[in-house]
Amino acid sequence: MGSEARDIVAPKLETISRTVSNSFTKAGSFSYSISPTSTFHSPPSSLEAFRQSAKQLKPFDTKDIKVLLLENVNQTGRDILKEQGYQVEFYKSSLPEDELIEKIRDVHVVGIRSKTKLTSRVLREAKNLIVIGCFCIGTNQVDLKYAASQGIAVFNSPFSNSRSVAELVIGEIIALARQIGDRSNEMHAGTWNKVSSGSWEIRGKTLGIIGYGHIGSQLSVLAEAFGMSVIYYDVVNLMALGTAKQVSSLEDLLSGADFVTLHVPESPETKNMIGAKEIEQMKNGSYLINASRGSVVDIPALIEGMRSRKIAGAALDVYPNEPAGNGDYFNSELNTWGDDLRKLKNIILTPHIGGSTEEAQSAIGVEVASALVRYVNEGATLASVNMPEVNLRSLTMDEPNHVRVTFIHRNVPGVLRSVNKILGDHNVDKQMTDSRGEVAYLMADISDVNQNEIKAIWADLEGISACIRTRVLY
Ligand SMILES: NC(=O)C1=CN([C@@H]2O[C@H](COP(=O)(O)OP(=O)(O)OC[C@H]3O[C@@H](n4cnc5c(N)ncnc54)[C@H](O)[C@@H]3O)[C@@H](O)[C@H]2O)C=CC1
Ligand SMILES: O=C(O)C(=O)COP(=O)(O)O
Repeated sequence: MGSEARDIVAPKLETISRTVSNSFTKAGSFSYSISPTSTFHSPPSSLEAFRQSAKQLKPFDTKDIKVLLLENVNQTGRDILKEQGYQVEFYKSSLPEDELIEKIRDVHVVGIRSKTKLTSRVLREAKNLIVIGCFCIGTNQVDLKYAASQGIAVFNSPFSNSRSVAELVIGEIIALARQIGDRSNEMHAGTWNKVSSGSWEIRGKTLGIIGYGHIGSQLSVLAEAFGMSVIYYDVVNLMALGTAKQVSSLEDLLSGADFVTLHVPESPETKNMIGAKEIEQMKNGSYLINASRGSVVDIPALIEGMRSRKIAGAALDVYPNEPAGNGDYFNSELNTWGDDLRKLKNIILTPHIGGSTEEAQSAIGVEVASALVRYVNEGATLASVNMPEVNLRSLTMDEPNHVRVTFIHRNVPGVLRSVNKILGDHNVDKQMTDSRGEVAYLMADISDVNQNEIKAIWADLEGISACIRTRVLY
């Protein structure tokens, strides 16, 4: 390899974990054009000039990466992103859609929690966006398929807040069984009301868990420790923890449980999963808890069930329409039943705090921000919820003369042949490719390439008709 190639990759030595920041020149494709003075955009006339410009212009500078963080993403996550040198814009609440569209147009990375809806309408405007971080478990708020079709990877935190939700539900089971909310409200209003009627121990009662995933199974263990029997219903057969038993139908669960708790994702199948019919199937005097998603319970049906005393108590942490931020009024015109709900006895209403503990938020911040950095800087899609999982080990200081090419493309025949024709003229040290549905992802580390060759590789890859997005890292 000639000295030119060595020198061209020299900035990598200092910034081995950095990436070139990029911007779109045409829909769905990437090019070296971030900074008008970028070395690759406007090559310096001599090697010495390149050395100088590389020093001054830092073509691989992560400071060009723009990040938009909404919904009060934890400090841990903010710190990790800032430490990379990224420009981080942070908001405590979510944004109205029009404002979101304005903001998202410009950024490469967006971080949200459960509230912000990243629909195809919003994402269509996000021309520079390469990755979304859901700093939570649920990803129902993002159009995952559309994002993948645009080459936008999505990451979440699959279990960092599961324990927090499970503990909240345990607390609610006891609080409902003992009517703690009502007694406390009465005391706050100055009334002493010492009663045992309608108050129960939870020992010996049956907990029915709908959705035996990370949260449901964690809850199962905690409930058994309190002396409860556990039954669960799930669409897949899952190994029971402790002495819990899986039942074969939702009706079997509803008719057999004293406490019913929901831990399913939002999906077309779970919409209004608990309505008037299901409430009718529940035991008389049983309790309902929903800390999953607001769409899962038909709230007017629940109100009716509680008024008729069929349901002795309920706890809701999630609602069909949740306010954008703290201090906002809960009863919007969309939640027309809000007043009726608040007037009921023995109902605990919490503002979507299931995952809101110091431990969970801190862990989620680290987990998701790290995944974002790995993707932006190294192209790794491990644990992405919408892209094929592709990962090559990080380049080391022993491999300074490499460039990493990432190529997201439509999963159609013949693409690999075209890619390898382009890369085949070079020394491909490592390569990995995988597909997921209609989208495929290829990553390759190439050694001993000079600046002009990199530009040519990039242009040729973009010329492949199935190309969704190409990036060149390091
Ligand atoms: N209130 C809060 O702050 C939080 C709420 N959540 C919500 O809880 C949900 C569950 O979380 P995890 O347990 O981590 O998810 P998970 O994916 O580990 O488990 C979900 C389980 O539900 C099952 N399931 C899916 N559709 C079903 C259906 N139609 N009927 C029965 N079972 C079905 C799945 O097979 C799976 O076992 C999340 O999707 C999220 O919406 C999660 C964290 C915090
Ligand atoms: O993790 C989830 O899916 C949650 O529902 C928690 O959402 P949040 O981060 O509190 O907006």
